[in-house]
Amino acid sequence: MILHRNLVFAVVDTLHLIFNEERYADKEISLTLKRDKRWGARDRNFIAETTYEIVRWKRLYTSIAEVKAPFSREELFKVFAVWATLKGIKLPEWPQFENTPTRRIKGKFDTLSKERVYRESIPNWLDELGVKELGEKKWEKEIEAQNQQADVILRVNTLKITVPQLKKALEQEAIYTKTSKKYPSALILEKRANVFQTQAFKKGYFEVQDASSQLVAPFLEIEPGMRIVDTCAGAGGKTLHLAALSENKGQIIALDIYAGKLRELKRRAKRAGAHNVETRHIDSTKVIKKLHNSADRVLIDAPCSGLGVLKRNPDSKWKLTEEFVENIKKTQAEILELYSKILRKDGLLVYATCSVLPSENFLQIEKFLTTEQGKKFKFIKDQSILASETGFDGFYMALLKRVE
Ligand SMILES: C[S@@+](CC[C@H](N)C(=O)[O-])C[C@H]1O[C@@H](n2cnc3c(N)ncnc32)[C@H](O)[C@@H]1O
Repeated sequence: MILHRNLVFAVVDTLHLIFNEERYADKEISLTLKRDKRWGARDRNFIAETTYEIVRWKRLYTSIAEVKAPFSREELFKVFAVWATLKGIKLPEWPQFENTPTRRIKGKFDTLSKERVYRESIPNWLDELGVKELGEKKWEKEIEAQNQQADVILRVNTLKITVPQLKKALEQEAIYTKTSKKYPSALILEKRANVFQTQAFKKGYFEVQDASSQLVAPFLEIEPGMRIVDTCAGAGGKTLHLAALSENKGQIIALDIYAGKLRELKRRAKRAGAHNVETRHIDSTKVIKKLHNSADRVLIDAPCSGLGVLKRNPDSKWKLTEEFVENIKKTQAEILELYSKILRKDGLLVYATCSVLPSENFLQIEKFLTTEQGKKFKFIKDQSILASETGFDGFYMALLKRVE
């Protein structure tokens, strides 16, 4: 592989913003990619993948490079040199890479890799939390799996097209996918590609959605004609799936505390041809009260630590804090208490997170079931998904029935 100057500089500039200015990796990478129209697919791929990899292995690489935050550009070039050396990529003869200690890099890699916090490149507090929650053996496997690059997975929008039809349509755009029996609406890309540029995407034939996440909406046992409330809808990944399962019949009310996310949801629903979706911004408690005892199905896709989706968001290893995890658990308990009131008697509720921590998942449900409100519910079943067992995101979902 030959390293091109403008691409390497683009990576270093992007890392500078992510590491020093606390910017989000996905947003910064997509801004960088807009910088130069002459970059082709390979160039864009190099910038995106390399930046993500260096973010993912930040602790390991910066320790090998012996640099500390805030990082100067010179230091970020050293970190880049570590990445290239460990990948076996020849460094060009630029002043930035002069005196790169190749042997020392390899030696330090071998030594540091003996310790999990370096090998898996995670903060100490996160490692301690993972061990406490999952036990050492499970956590070790899980964090290793979550450090692998995520597959690109599509959810076929069955309101507009069937799985075999989309597979064929994508082949005509040189995108090759495989199906999976366990995930009936999914197409898994054989090779990464920018699917958002395809005609199929513009026509609303699919959404990008991880395979584990695709299991959540079907867990609600949707039938066409139902009244469904998606209480933490965000930009609507699961709302759109609910719309497809309801075959556009009945009503889906999508709620969130952020109006901007709901605006994006509306745009996506239009593209997907999901006509039965209505958004409501939670700007006061009245919005929830109005819906009490009214829904056949309620989805609580709760805000969480995101400790199931590190594959997709490697920078959250560095942004997440212990305090955030503690606080979000309180929010989850409050949300369960308040939003479960939206369900009518005999209706079904799903509580889901993209976390692998039992304290956000089953233990949260167990606690809820002992509260005054929770006593009106019966636990039906749950599913804990680990990235180490499936290769996809870590997720949790619990199905409850309102019996009183
Ligand atoms: C896991 S994300 C939802 C993802 C979304 N359901 C999807 O499939 O794309 C959690 C969402 O909960 C929202 N949220 C946070 N606190 C909330 C609250 N108190 N009430 C409702 N939504 C909340 C966040 O804005 C975020 O969009």
